[in-house]
Amino acid sequence: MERLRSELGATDLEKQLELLVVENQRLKQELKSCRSSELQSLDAAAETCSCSRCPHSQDAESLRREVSRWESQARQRERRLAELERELLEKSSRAESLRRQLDESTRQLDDSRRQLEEARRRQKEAEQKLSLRLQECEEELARQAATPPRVKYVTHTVEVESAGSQKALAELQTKNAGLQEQLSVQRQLLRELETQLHESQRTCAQLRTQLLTDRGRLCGFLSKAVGRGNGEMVRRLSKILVYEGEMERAQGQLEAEMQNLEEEKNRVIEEAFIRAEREMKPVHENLAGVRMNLLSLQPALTTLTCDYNCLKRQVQDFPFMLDKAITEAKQEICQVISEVSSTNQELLRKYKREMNLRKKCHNELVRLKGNIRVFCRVRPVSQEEQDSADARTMLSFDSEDDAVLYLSNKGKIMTFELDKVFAPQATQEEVFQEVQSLVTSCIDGFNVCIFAYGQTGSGKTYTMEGVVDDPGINQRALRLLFSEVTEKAPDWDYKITVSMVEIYNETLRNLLGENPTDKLDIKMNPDGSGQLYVPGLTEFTVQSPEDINRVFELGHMNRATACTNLNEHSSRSHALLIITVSGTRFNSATGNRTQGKLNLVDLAGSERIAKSGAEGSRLREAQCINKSLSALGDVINALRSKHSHIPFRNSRLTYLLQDSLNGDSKTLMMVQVSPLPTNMSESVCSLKFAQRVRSVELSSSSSRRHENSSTSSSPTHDSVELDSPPVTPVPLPISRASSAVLKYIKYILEIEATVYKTFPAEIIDGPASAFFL
Ligand SMILES: Nc1ncnc2c1ncn2[C@@H]1O[C@H](COP(=O)(O)OP(=O)(O)OP(=O)(O)O)[C@@H](O)[C@H]1O
Repeated sequence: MERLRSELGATDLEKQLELLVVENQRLKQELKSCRSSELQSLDAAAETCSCSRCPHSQDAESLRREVSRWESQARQRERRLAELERELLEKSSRAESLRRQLDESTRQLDDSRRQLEEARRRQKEAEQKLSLRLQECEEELARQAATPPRVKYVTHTVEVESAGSQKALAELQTKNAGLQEQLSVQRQLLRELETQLHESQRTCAQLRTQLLTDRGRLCGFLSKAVGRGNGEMVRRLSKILVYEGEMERAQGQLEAEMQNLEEEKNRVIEEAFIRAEREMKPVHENLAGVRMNLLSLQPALTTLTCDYNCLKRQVQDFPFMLDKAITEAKQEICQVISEVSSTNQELLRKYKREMNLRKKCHNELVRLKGNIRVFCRVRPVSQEEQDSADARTMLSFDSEDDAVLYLSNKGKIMTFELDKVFAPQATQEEVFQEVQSLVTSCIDGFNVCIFAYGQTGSGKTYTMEGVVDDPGINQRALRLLFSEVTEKAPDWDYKITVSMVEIYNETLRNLLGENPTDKLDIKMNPDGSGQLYVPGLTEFTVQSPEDINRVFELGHMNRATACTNLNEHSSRSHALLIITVSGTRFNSATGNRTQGKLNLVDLAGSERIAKSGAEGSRLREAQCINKSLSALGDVINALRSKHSHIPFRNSRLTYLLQDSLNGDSKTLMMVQVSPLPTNMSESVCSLKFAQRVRSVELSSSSSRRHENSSTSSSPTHDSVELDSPPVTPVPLPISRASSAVLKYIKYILEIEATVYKTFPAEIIDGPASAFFL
């Protein structure tokens, strides 16, 4: 096309034609002037030659006619030439328009090629998408069985995408049809132009023939003019002939050029057609492929549509099914909830009954074990004591029975049997584990006393108060009470109050009061309840472990300010921590209330007066201590022996603790023992005291007393200030382990018998049986 355009742009012929036209104009002018001068000369000759028979006049006449004919012919030719020029212009403009059309067609062809490429690309993409989609659909179909609801979306996607490709295909087909139509219009136009060209060529040939004829004639005239010696005429005629020849040649060249252009145009169009057809072929093939794909997708689409419809129906039905299922489930849940709730109610009722039963059993167990229990704790040998020569320990333990302690004294092995013996390595936690059931029973409304008894330096304060890093029973008990009442908080409102008192030389001091040196008195409560109370005794309500620490700090500070040497003072006075736990049950129609008291007592050192050799104030101190410890022993003895009169009033200590020692109160005596040989006689005294306290109970409990009497030998009584003789421990026989086992079995059977006697069989065989087991 570029080449054609450049060739068409080469307008040499047109330029030549223009030159010829100008030359022609000039010649015409010349001819005109020549003719007028010729005619004038002829006219003049005619005028000069008056003879009518003059041959010249005839010649002139014929020549004139000839000239006029020639003139008319020249005019005709001029017209013809003008026509030819017009035709030429028309044809060139047609050629121009053809060229434009050709350009337009080429552009359209390019456009259509681009569109075809675009369509092919889109087709390819659509194909890829469709093949991917198909693959996905197949995978989805495979998964469909497991997850049927998803097919809906796959089907939907396939439907949407195939509709899109079909739409694109239809659009392309429409465009293609438009292009085909344009092509056929172009072809029609081309055919018309060809017809016109043929027509022009035919006219040209006719004109050429006529021109040849005219030329022949002109040649005749020329020869005649030559013959007549009309040189000017000859010159002019021959010029005309030359011009005509040139015009003819130019015409021929123009025609040849046009022929070439025509051929070139045909060739280009042909090529464009061939190219378009070649390019259209793969498009058609692609289209066919897409159609095939679409056709192959059709069954899958049908299946998917079918599945989709099926799923759609299921989805439509699903809300109703769901509603129905939810309603049914709700009904079932309501039913189950009501069943569970009634079961819960029943369980709660049973639980409460079991709890009461447990409480009763626990109390019974404690009662059977004895409301007064005696433990022994042997303190370890300190670092300084280890370095001294007297570091031998005279105490030994039974690895199979933790209730027995052996003491080697003056070559004799003494055996002491208590409720529990803690070896020196026993930790504060282990000790507390054994006493915590007593502590918690005060939440249930029981009064509890825990005494630390023993000579000075045997570890009483360590057991009761402990050290900062390893607290003793006092702090652990309060922490346990906090955690227990917190657990019961949803049902119970508990209040824990704390008082600290000291009994020194039978004088009661308020350790939490503003003035700790003030003496307190113990009085009968004026409300007529028969309860004792201490007017002016400070009670702190504690709500957290931090409160406990503050109370202890205040107590220690007040105790320290009231004496010159705290260590000495503390070993010669009794320190009492009195914890009261009052509880009220929420929403209780019966208005359940409990009040329990936990008395934690660090007793004064139990050294004998004779040994300490005290005099003056020390003697008085020792006497007071002995008096109160004796009174305590007496009270315990009277309680265990179930005497009608209990001598509480014999000391401030027993009088103050009257409520907590009486009735179904629980008492624990922690007898502290030093392991050193130098302290051995005091240790023996303390252990004898412990043994005697325990033996009092045994004397009231047939089984224990019986067993002990069978295993004990005759005692050598030492100075224990109790009103009944202490039982001296004796070495046990060799079969001690089996005896202990037998004793234990007997003990269990005894408990069992009591439980069966106390409670109906259905309770014991029911859920509570696990507890008994
Ligand atoms: N189980 C033990 N473990 C470690 N050290 C102990 C133990 N028992 C007592 N001690 C130590 O022995 C020493 C004397 O103990 P503690 O002061 O408790 O005796 P005490 O019987 O209270 O004397 P006092 O009658 O003079 O108050 C203390 O240093 C104490 O830390």
